[in-house]
Amino acid sequence: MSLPLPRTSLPEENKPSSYKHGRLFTEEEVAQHNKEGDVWIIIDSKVYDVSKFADMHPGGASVFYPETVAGRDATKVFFGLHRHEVLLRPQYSRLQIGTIIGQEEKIKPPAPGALSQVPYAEPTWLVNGYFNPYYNDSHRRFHKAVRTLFTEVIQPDALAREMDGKRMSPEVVRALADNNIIGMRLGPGKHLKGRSLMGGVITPEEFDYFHEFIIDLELGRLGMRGYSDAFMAGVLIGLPPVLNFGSPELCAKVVPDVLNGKKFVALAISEAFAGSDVAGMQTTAVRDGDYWIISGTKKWITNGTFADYFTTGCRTRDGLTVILIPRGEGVNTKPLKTSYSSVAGTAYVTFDKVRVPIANTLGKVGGGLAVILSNFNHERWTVAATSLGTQRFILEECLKWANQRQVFGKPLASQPVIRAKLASIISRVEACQNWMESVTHQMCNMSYKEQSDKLAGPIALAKQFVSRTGRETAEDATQIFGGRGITVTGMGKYIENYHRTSPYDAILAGAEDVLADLGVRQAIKKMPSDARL
Ligand code: HEM
Repeated sequence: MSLPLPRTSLPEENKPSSYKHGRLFTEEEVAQHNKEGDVWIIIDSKVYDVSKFADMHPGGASVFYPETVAGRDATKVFFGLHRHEVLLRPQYSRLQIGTIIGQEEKIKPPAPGALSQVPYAEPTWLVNGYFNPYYNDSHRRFHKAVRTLFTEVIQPDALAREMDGKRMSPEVVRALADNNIIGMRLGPGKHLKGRSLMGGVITPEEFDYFHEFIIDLELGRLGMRGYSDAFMAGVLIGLPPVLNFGSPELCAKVVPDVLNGKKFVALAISEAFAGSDVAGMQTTAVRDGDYWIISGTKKWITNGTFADYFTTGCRTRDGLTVILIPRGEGVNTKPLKTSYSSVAGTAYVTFDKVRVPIANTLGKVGGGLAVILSNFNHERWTVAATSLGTQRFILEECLKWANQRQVFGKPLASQPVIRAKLASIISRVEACQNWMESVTHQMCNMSYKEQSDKLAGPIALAKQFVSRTGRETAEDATQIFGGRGITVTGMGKYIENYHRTSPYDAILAGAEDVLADLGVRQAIKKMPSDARL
């Protein structure tokens, strides 16, 4: 018989952890509850009464009754089959009735903002005892604040929305606006002036591309690809043309509402008629007094289903022109079913004789190509950084799984073929990290104009390299996880998501092959005329 705990007047949070779930048991006491209708198990020092739950258990009731499980310590078998988060869900944590006398839980969820202790799960600059020339104390403060917000507020929403495909929750939009993450996604610049960044842990003057890099990496680390595009990707690519090429009046009307999370923007360039070939687009804008009359269609428009403004590439009499089209009469959007979550709001957009003031023209009439191209480097660098964040997270998943999963009586990591795959993943992640940090350092030290001249090639090449390694890592990770890597829920859910969605990084912001070619063409263009072998 187990003895009830004496009543104590200590407040709940001050009680020793072993008291928190009611009762203390010996292993012998637990062992007596070992049959159908009366079955207890121990997981990591905690005692669970699964007598009634057994029939509702998604893995079936029978798994609880073998004599190696019923009334026994089932920690090892449990963690071979479930993610830790299962035990933390309220409906399951309720099954805990007590703890084993003299034992302490060993497997704890990371505290908000905490760094992972798994080797290679964090870039070197965040690991004790390692050195890195690029980051200073402002990056560390910033990282801590971003990681905390992401784990506490954003991750739960990312997991839920990736699954149900609904829009990002208003509370998250609020948090992004309050911390000025929406503005920081556009990079350093005057749009951040006077704004409080992450509750003031750094000043707008301190903010550089490495801070932005941190946001992208943490976003990628969520491992939810659809959600990372829901995460203001439309603003990231659709607002800079307004900021850089819109009139002061237009900026005053549009920018504050967008940065404050009240309005959303999408970049509307690609069409069913024209993808990478931006010059081939067929949406037309015809002048009628002080208005453009715009007709045409756009496809694959990220955040398009909920955008209030469309930064749109149009064919005009004088060539390509970019025009900001507010949602209104004649503008229609419908969701496109893509292979990632509809949380990203990917849309097919139709413009049917939409009247837009000439004042909404961004840049010069006929100067649209320059407007579109001006933002490509930043966009590509962002896609690569986010992909890198996910790749490192996938690496962490693989290391944990290979370490905890038992096969033929040994951890999976004892198989040389698995270790060889892990070696490839680690090498790719570290190579990408180092290249991306080097490019980011260049960006910090160059004007926007210099970046356009000197970094278009390197960024195109880095982006296509990172997206390629991502797909190789997705393949390796799927092999490591086996069937779980192709199952949407459970142990391998992040692997499945990444395996399904890593091609997005290879397509968005410039298709891989096109970018590889661009990088080399840029290099050939800069070859000295006297270069000879
Ligand atoms: C408090 C204890 C337990 C809870 C709350 C629990 C809960 C769950 C849940 C929610 C799933 C669905 C898959 C997922 O979301 O990961 C699941 C699957 C499963 N569970 Fe449990 N479980 C418990 C203990 C155990 C134990 C001790 C065993 C084995 C002896 C077991 C065997 C399985 C199996 C085989 C599956 C299917 C796994 C798969 O589809 O890959 N469970 N369990």
